[in-house]
Amino acid sequence: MASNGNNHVSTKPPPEPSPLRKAKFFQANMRILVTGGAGFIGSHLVDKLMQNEKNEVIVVDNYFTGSKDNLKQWIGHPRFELIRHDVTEPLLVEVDQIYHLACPASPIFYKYNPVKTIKTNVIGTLNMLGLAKRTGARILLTSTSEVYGDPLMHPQDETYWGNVNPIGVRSCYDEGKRVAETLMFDYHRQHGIEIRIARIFNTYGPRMNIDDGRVVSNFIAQAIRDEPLTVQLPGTQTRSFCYVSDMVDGLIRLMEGDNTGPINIGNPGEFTMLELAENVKELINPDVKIITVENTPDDPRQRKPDITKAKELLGWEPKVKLRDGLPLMEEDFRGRLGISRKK
Ligand SMILES: NC(=O)c1ccc[n+]([C@@H]2O[C@H](COP(=O)([O-])OP(=O)(O)OC[C@H]3O[C@@H](n4cnc5c(N)ncnc54)[C@H](O)[C@@H]3O)[C@@H](O)[C@H]2O)c1
Ligand SMILES: O=C(O)[C@H]1O[C@H](OP(=O)(O)OP(=O)(O)OC[C@H]2O[C@@H](n3ccc(=O)[nH]c3=O)[C@H](O)[C@@H]2O)[C@H](O)[C@@H](O)[C@@H]1O
Repeated sequence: MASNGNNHVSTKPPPEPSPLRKAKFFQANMRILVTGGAGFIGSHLVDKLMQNEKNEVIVVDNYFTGSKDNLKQWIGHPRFELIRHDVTEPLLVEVDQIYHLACPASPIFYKYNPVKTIKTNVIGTLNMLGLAKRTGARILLTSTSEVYGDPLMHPQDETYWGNVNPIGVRSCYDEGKRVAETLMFDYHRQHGIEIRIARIFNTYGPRMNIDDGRVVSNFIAQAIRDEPLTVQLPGTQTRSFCYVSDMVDGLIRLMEGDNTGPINIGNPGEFTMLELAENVKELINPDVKIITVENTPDDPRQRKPDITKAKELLGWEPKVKLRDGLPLMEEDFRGRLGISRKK
């Protein structure tokens, strides 16, 4: 049984898998559900899981921020199935593992319909835990560094309980994820469900929505389009950016390992937003202007993961440096925008 310190250990054995588990549409060892698998991180995770011939992958997604385009290479593959489904509704499938990612991640999208965001986090997670309970599947939740809020501890390790505004415009997301973590541990303690919780820090890479509003996608699209890079004030706020292939590697190690988490998965390299803009300018378009614009409420001032636990328990640490990852994303954005590099 996985453990995470005495408070968290379940006293119950995990439930027995359903007999229907054996009724496979393809002779695979592992049938894996990825919720939110048409999104940015989810689709890269699917690519990696599909590389293993012993895996069948089922994606459920409502396409709010994701797209079938991200999965086009797998549609029609005998080990792959794509279902249009909203996780706030119950789902009946037979699976061995659940990677539960479904949730809008960009602040502009999660704030667009905050009630739906909190329903996705709470009802969606309850539904996936109910599925885990019925099938005996192990479930991994992609939580977030936003559970630390505007942190008073720096860098943030997993013992920190956070500094979160419960009634702010970001609360649908950060409080939603906090409740999702609570539900995961309550199902673990009460029903013996095998859980894994990843606290993901800002992740970037190819396939992010071009007009997604997150800082790396904004700056790269702006640099390619010759538009000023919009640094939100004060510009000294920090973030730590993890390349998506490192993130996927960390998520799979967490799922396959013995630890419930929560475990921070992120790149500890810390940059101010002004430094990020300067890097993008230098690497992608030296002629572009950098301007400052108003910020939004409750923007965390600093964020940097302490990844000691991921190193020790998962043998994981990120490999791709920001200056190596940005050009890979530039190439993808140029292809999708149809704008080649100036000679
Ligand atoms: N990218 C990051 O920096 C980051 C950081 C911390 C945590 N996370 C978490 O990782 C997960 C994936 O993030 P992402 O960056 O790939 O975002 P994304 O928006 O690209 O992907 C989310 C996917 O979930 C789907 N979805 C949303 N609501 C749904 C619902 N009710 N039912 C079914 N599908 C639904 C979307 O259509 C999309 O395909 C999210 O849970 C997010 O909170 C991401
Ligand atoms: O790591 C995380 O846990 C969270 O990271 C991001 O949230 P956030 O860091 O606020 O993401 P961005 O919108 O990319 O903003 C990062 C910083 O860039 C700034 N910013 C954003 C956009 C822009 O054009 N310019 C700019 O300076 C923001 O003010 C903020 O300080 C994700 O979008 C969340 O889903 C995720 O959970």
